Amino acid sequence: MKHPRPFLAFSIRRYSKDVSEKTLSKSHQVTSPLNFLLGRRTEAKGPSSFHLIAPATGTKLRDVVNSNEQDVNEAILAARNSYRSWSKWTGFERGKVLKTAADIIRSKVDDLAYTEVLDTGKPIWEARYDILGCADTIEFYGGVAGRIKGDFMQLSGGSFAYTIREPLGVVGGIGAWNFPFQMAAWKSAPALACGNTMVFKPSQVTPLTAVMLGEIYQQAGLPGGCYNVVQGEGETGQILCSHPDIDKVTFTGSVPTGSRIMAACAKDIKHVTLELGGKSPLVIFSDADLDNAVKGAILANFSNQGQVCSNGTRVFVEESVAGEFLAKLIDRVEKMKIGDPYQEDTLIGATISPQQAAIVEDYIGIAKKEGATVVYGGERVTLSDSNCAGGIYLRPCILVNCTDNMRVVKEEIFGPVLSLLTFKSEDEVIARANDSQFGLAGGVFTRDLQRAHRFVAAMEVGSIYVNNYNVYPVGVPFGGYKKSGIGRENGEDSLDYYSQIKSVYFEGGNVDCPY
Ligand SMILES: NC(=O)C1=CN([C@@H]2O[C@H](COP(=O)(O)OP(=O)(O)OC[C@H]3O[C@@H](n4cnc5c(N)ncnc54)[C@H](O)[C@@H]3O)[C@@H](O)[C@H]2O)C=CC1
Repeated sequence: MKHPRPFLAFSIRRYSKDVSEKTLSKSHQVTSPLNFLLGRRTEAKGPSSFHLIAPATGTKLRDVVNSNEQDVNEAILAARNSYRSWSKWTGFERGKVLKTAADIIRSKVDDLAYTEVLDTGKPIWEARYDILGCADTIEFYGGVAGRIKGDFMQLSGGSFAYTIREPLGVVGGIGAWNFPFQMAAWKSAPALACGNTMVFKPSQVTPLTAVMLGEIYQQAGLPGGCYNVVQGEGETGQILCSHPDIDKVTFTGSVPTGSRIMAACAKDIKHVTLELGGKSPLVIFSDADLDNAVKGAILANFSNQGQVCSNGTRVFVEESVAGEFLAKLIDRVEKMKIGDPYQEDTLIGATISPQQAAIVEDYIGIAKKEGATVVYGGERVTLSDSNCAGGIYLRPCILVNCTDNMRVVKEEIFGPVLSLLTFKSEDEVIARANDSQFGLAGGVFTRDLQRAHRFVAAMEVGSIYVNNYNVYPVGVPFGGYKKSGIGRENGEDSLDYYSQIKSVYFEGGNVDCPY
């Protein structure tokens, strides 16, 4: 992950005190209505609401109203009505809207990244990196839209068949809190490219940027009603995916919620894409470039405060180099600045919520009870900036003396906790790496080409990184094996999950009928 060029850094303190035009536009992102219906912001009817907290400071930003059944119905109706015309646009025309939206995102990267940090507490450069990646994704699907096509088959006797790739209808999207803008973009761009319309529900923890995406689409020429946002907690999500007029649900989040969503979709035989959790292995052989392997292990564990579904949190290191690897790892992690996420040199920002921090700390406690040793970090850090006093800042944690049956090694933690395990042979480590209910990602560091290929073939996962980790270039499909999910995002393959094939048979002669 490269640092993009430096931008103007904003501080949270400035957010509350500065009265510049730029800051006023940012306060608008928080105070304005957060649902998006028929191309404009609207307030949900509620009546219930929840607090929106800025993770960096622990301060309350506002109350957010839960969308009720009527709010969801209105959004789905708007999407259904818009679907009739949007699905008739040519792919090329739809693509032009998406490409324009990508350009607008780039022109607003500062505003979007600032708001994303407010919602998530992630470092500003990382938020900017995410947002620019989303511009690329939307542009990519803008290009793909014009190339969506069917197939042609010549049959005997002058008969022929062809296929038409058609949209599914109205898609319900439900997102998690770790990459809020990315979830809205990764789900809406292929859906819209195929001619579907969408109702998107962001995580209640991070509601701000999905609605900004709605405004950007609107500015880019997307007809009102094609992309709508309903805010709310799990119940709003449940209403959305149980609605009979939703044709497909695309979800990112935890396995238990994914399972509930799949059950809700089963009733009406809805299409479903699930991007769920993981407990991915990263394997480092003794012939690897250890400096690169250390960088890979950090990318695999500590970016976004460790809150990444594809993280390679089971780090298997060949026994003969484990000591050297660990020393290099600690040396590098020690230098990572934990701090105010609005400062450009901060590498570790705030944990998303006290609840998530408690989960992480509980797991560290369980690991110790089960015999693991904390060799580095794991504790809360008090920042010198009193403005961030209400946020929770966790020092990345490195555990050694881990064994495969420990809970910390088997279960997804979703925080900055790296478990170091050692191994002696290739066969042994492949079996252990695959011994998981999850199959989202995996990584290997080795200079041996043949071994790398053997490893790729043997791993039961959706994405494998060879000599790198957690890179998501636009166009490369992403999704899980096993309990990590169903379907693919971020590549051309995701079109299969947002469209359906109609087969057309044309008879070229007389009907051949034995009756
Ligand atoms: N795979 C991934 O990318 C992510 C995994 N997680 C995992 O999930 C755990 C819990 O995080 P949460 O945000 O609470 O995840 P979650 O799975 O509970 O929630 C994700 C989304 O689903 C919605 N939702 C909750 N219940 C629903 C229901 N019955 N029907 C429809 N929608 C529903 C939520 O409002 C949110 O928008 C984390 O500790 C982490 O382990 C969290 C975020 C992302």
